[in-house]
Amino acid sequence: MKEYWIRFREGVMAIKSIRYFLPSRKLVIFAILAALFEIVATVVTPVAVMDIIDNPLMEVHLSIFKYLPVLMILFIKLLISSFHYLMLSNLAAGLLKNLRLKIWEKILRLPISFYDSVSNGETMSRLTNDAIVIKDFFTTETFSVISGSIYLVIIGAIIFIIDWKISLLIIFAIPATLLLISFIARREYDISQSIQRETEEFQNRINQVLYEIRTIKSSQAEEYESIQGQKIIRNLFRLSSMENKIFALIQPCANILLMLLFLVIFGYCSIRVSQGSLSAGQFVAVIFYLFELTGPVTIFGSFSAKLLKFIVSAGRINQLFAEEEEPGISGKLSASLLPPQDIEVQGLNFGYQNNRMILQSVDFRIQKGSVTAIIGESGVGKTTFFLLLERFYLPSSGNICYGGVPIQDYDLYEWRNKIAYVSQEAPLMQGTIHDNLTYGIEDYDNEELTKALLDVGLLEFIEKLPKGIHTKVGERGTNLSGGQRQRIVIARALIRKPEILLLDEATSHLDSTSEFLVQNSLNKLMKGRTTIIIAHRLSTIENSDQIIILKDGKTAGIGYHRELMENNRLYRSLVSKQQIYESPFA
Ligand SMILES: Nc1ncnc2c1ncn2[C@@H]1O[C@H](COP(=O)(O)OP(=O)(O)OP(=O)(O)O)[C@@H](O)[C@H]1O
Repeated sequence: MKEYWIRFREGVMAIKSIRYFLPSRKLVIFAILAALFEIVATVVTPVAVMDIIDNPLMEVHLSIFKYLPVLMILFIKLLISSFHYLMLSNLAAGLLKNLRLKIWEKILRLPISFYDSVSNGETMSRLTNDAIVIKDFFTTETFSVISGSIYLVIIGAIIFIIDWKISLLIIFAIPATLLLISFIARREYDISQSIQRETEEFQNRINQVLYEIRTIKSSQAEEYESIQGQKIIRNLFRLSSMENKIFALIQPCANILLMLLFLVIFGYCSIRVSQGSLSAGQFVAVIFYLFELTGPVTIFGSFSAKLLKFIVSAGRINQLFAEEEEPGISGKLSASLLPPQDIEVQGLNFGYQNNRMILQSVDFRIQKGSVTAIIGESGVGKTTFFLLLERFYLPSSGNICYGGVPIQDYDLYEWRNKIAYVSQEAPLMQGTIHDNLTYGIEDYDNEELTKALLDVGLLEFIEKLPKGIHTKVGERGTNLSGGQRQRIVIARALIRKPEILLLDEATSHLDSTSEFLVQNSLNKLMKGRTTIIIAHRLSTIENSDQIIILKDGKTAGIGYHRELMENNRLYRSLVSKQQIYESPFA
């Protein structure tokens, strides 16, 4: 009982929150009016037919006029039905659009930590499956159930007036039919939930395979991925076959039950007709009405399962909407007007999970306009520090300060606008070179683009391309070489003019010519900016104003190259272990 109460409350909450997504009140009112008119037209038709049968045409001089009202009603019903369909479809499409717009906005504003715990497939499913379930429930299901209830009451009343004993028969037969259908529909609900879970899993797999297709091929993992995919596809097939069987069962079951009911009622009606207590017209009208009742009865039967499905989907979407957005944890201080400041890390502690600290009591200062190299063994937390600086995560305790103020006190977007992150992967977005150069940048002119491309040594190459700067880069930049991709990312950073540069130094995947070109571009980008580098090249480290060594999440040395070579054993060992390597262009 308690579970039903919780479900009921969840349902009410879901319905309340979904009303904000209705496209327009006018559309809702039109759809309701159209549904009401359709009900009236449907209810009136058998009465008109009854009149024709009970008053045969031969008694009327102008027989065609006898048919006119029925023809008119049928015609009007046709018009109203198509108007109702149009209104309902527009309502559904508008609701789906509004829901998806809101979910889309939310997805873009959620913090990175959300994506650490929720799979892409699940998030995609909110936009696709859940949004559709809600749209269907609010339009098709709700409208059908409401109009079905009105049909039941009116038709029940009319049959009662025609012959109350027949209406008694119907009152007993309908609940039995409903019970059977709702039992089958509940089973269908369980299966559809499993299908949704499997589909999410499948979407995750597809995402991963498409994203990592090169890794899959170079690891010769096609066979493995093929088997994994086959398992999910077969399971989906098994579940949808079960679902199809149930769907195939619901309709005939309902029909058989209704036919049995009809047979009983027909039999009873024919006795009443032969006794003369029911006219032929009334008999036909009862049959018409009974047929009209089949639709609502089937819908009522499956309604509880559809309601449950809706509550689950709406609950999931509500949960997504309740997630805290990034600006929600943002301060209000303006960072954009501040001149360059020092960055100070004070007693910084951070762990992705509370029970496992990655950075512990880290302290150091980075002077504005200087170059700082961060070094340390793999997994020590170098990239994590960058992520904290970008405010993708908040420190567990301690602070990163800028101009003496914790960075989280600044407006998030203004803060991020100060930073450019150039990583090893150099991710490009789908679109043209131009799209990538100006991605997220509103304020630029063509001269700046040309200058940036010249600075990174790509201008000549791009000008020779048939479509020039409007050449498509392919998905994730696959039409370009690794070095070219990196230089496009550097050119973008040049156009953005960030104050703080975060560089994750390329290690191995570039040939020496590309490495030279990338290094040259980086040198131009670094000029006059506060630069923090996760460094691997000895030349970078030697030329840095400061080197910070991380070990076991703590600072294990700060100083210049020569200084550290003389008095820091860990630094010497890092250099000798070739985790730091000599660049051919040092
Ligand atoms: N999103 C995450 N959730 C949980 N743990 C994470 C997450 N990202 C990184 N880690 C863990 O945090 C630790 C530090 O990772 P980080 O990427 O900062 O190391 P790194 O020093 O940059 O390593 P590398 O030089 O190999 O890139 C690692 O043990 C890693 O497993």
